[in-house]
Amino acid sequence: MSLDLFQPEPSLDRLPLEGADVQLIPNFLSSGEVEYILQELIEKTHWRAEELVVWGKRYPQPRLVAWYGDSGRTYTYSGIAMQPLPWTHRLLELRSRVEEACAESFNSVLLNYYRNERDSIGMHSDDEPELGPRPTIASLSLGEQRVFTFKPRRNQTLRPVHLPLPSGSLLLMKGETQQNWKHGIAKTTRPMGPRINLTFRQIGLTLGQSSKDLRPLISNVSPQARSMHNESSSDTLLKIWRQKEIPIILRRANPQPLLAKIPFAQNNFEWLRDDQRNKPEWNSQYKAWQIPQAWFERTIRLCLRRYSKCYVIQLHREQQVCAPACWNAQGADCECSCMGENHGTGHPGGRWYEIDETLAVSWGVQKYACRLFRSISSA
Ligand SMILES: O=C(O)CCC(=O)C(=O)O
Ligand SMILES: [Fe+2]
Repeated sequence: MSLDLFQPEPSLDRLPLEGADVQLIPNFLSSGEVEYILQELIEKTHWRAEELVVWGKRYPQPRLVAWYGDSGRTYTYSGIAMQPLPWTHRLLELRSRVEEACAESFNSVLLNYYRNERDSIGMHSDDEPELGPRPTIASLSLGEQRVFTFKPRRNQTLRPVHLPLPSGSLLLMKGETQQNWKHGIAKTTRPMGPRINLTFRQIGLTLGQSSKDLRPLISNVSPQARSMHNESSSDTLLKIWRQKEIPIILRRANPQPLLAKIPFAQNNFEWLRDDQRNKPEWNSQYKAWQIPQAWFERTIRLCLRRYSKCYVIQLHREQQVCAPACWNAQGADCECSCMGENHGTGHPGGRWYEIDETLAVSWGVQKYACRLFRSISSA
C-alpha cells in the first residue's frame, strides 16, 4: 500500500450555485488512504439492502446503506424507525477529520454503497425537519468517481449543475442549499467500480414511533428512501385520517387520483359519482374512494353540502409567495404559503367556505397543508 506523502494542500472551491453554499475539497483523503479505507468499509460495514414500498409495491433500493451515530437519534427509514449502529473507530476518526475541516460537529453518518454503474440515488433534498432549516452536510466520497447533479427545486430558470466527485473528495453543503436545490447520482451505461459515500449530519431530537400506515399514502414515488418527518404534526394528521365523522379529500401530486375518505353511507358511490361519466373506485388499502383529480372542487362542494365540514389535504409550497392568483381565486385549490388564509378574499361575492383549522406537515421531501373547510353559504 502506498502513501502519498506530497499531497497538495486541500483547497476549498466554492461552487457558483445561486442560493446555495457548496464547497468541494478535492484531496481531503490521499489516494493511499482511500485504497485501504474503501476496502475496509466495504468489508466491515453492516450494509443493508433496503426496499421501498410505494402503493403496496416493493422496489429494491439501487444501493446498500448503513446508519451509524450517537445512540438515541432515531432515524425513520421507509417508514421504519431505526436506531443508528454505534460508531466504529474508523468512522470516529473520519468524523473528527471532517469536523475539523468544516468547523462543525456531527452526531451521525449515513453510508451509501454504490456497487456498480447500476446503483444510484434519486434527486432529493436533505431537508428533513430534524436536520434543521439550514443544515450542513459533509459528504465524503471514496472509490469510483460519480457525477453528482444539482437541480433547482423551484427556480426553473436555473440550469442543472453536474459535479464529478473524485475519490477522496469532501463536499460541503450548507445554508440554503437544501431549500433551493435537489441533488442525486444517476445510473450510467459505462461500467463503474465500487464507490462509498459518507454523509455526516447533525440530527435533532428523537422522533419516536412513526406514523407508518399513512406514510406510503402521501409519499410520492421518490427513490429517496430516507425520510424523516415532523412527528407531532404527522400524528395530528394521522388522527384526522382515522376519524370517521368528517370527510377528507386528499390531493396528491399529479397524476395520482384524489382519495376521498367519506363517512359510511349506502349510496356513497352514486353520490360521489353524481352522474359523471367516470366512476369512483374503492381503494381497500386506504379505505377511501379514488376519484379523478378533476373532481376536486366539485367533491369539496358535495361534502360541504352534506356534512358542512370537510378536510382538504394538498401539497403546500411554503416558499410560494401568496399573490393575486390566490386572492382572486374562486375555487378551493390553494398550494401557496398563506395556507388558504388569503385565498379567494379578493373575490367579490366572497367565499363559499371558511377555513377552521390549518396544519402544515412535512412528509419526506414534500410539504402538505391540511385545512378544515366549513360551509358558510349554500355551497
Ligand atoms: O452518494 C452521494 O454522493 C450522495 C448521497 C446523498 O445524497 C445522501 O445520502 O443523501
Ligand atoms: Fe442527499
